[in-house]
Amino acid sequence: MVQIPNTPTLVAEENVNHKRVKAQPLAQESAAMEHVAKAPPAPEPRYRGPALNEKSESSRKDRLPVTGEYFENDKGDRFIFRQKLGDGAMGHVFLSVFGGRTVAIKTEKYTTGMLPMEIKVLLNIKRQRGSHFCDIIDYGTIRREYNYMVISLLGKDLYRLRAEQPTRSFSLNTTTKIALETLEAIEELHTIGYLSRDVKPSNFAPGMREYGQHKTIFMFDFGLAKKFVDRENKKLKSRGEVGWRGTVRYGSLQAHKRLDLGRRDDIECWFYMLIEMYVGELPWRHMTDRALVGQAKLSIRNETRQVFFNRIPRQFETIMNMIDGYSFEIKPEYRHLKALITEIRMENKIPDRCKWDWQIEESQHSELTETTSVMSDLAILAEQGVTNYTDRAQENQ
Ligand SMILES: Nc1ncnc2c1ncn2[C@@H]1O[C@H](COP(=O)(O)OP(=O)(O)OP(=O)(O)O)[C@@H](O)[C@H]1O
Repeated sequence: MVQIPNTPTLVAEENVNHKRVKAQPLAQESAAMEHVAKAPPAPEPRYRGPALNEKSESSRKDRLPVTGEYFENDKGDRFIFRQKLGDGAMGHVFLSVFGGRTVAIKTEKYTTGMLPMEIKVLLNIKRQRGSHFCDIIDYGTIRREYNYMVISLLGKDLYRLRAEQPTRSFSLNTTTKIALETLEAIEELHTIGYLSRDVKPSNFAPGMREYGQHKTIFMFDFGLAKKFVDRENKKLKSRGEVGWRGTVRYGSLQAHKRLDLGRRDDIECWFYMLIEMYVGELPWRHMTDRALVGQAKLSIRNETRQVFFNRIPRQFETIMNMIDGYSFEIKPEYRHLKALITEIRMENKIPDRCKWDWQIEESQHSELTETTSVMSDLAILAEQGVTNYTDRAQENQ
C-alpha cells in the first residue's frame, strides 16, 4: 500500500439535471482523508508507462493513465490498464487482471483528491465485512501523477441496465429485489457511520456471475460520502445551510434547500431511484433547472400526488410519508421499509427465486450467441478493442 496525497482544494463544479456536484471537501472530510494520507509510508511504485515529457517537473504531474500502460506497486504486482470501463466526473475506471481475477481500477489525477475518501470508506466496510461493497485490493499514487484503487469488478450499473430494457423500466420483481438489496447496502454504509449523499442508479451494479456475486447488488462511488458520527460515535449536529450536494434528479427536499444531509436523505434518493426504475421515468426527467426539479418533488406530495401514486403499489406512498416524517438525526426504520417492500412482493405473489430482468435478457441472448454474462460481454468488447463500455452520455438524456 502506498501513500495517498493530502486533499487539495476542489472548486465546486456544478452540473445540470441529475449530474452530481463535487464540492469543496469540508474540514471534517479533509480530516477523514488525512487518515488515509497518514498510512505508513511505502516505497514509491515504479512507473512503467509511456515516455513522459520531462521538460519540467510540473509537466510530469497530474494526468490520467491511458489504456495499454501499466504500473507496479511496491510489492512488484503489475497492473495493466487493459480497457476503459467507464468515465467518471473525476477520472477513468479501467479493466485489469490481478491474481487470475478480472478487476477494476479507478483512477483520478493526483491533485483531484476524491479517492482517499472512497478508499477510507471501502477499507472501513471491508473491516466490517459489508456484503454490498467491492473488495479493495490495492490503492496508491503513481509518481504524483494519478491516484488509483484496485477493486473487484462489477457488472453494468443499474442506470445502464434499465436503459437497455425494451420498456426502459424494470418489472416489479426486479424493482423490489433491487429495493431490498440497495436498502441493505445503504444500511451497511450507515452502520459504519457514513452517508453516501449520492444514492442513484449509476452508483449500484450487480456483481459478476463468474465470482458467484450476480445475485448481489453492490454500491460504489463514495466521492461524496461523509461521516455523520464523531470519533466517539456521537451523531454530528446539522450544520444548517451548507450548499448543494448530490445529483439533482435524485436529491432530497433537504438537498434542494441546500441543508446538511442525514441518513433520511439517502433514503429519499433511494425512493426516487426505485420509482424511476419501476415507472421508467420521474416526472422531472426533462427538467434541468434545480429549482424546478425541487418544485416537482413538492408537487408529488401535493397537487400531483394522486396521479403520481396511481400507477405504483400503495406501499410506495407509505414509504414517502415515512421519509417525510424523519428528522435530520433520526435513524431510518430500515426494517419497516424492508417489510413494506416484502409486502409488495407477497401481495403480487412474486416467488423468492426469480431472475433479474437482465438475466432473462441474457439467457434469451445466450441461446443465440452462447454469451451468458456481462463478464463475457466485457471479454468480447476487450477482444474487439472497444472502449467506453459505459455510455455516460446516455445518462444525460
Ligand atoms: N468496480 C467496477 N466495476 C465495473 N465498472 C465500474 C466499477 N466502478 C466503476 N465502474 C464504471 O465506471 C463508471 C464511473 O465510476 P464512478 O461512478 O465510480 O466514477 P466517478 O468519477 O465517481 O463518476 P461520477 O461521479 O460521474 O458518477 C461507473 O458508472 C461504472 O460504469
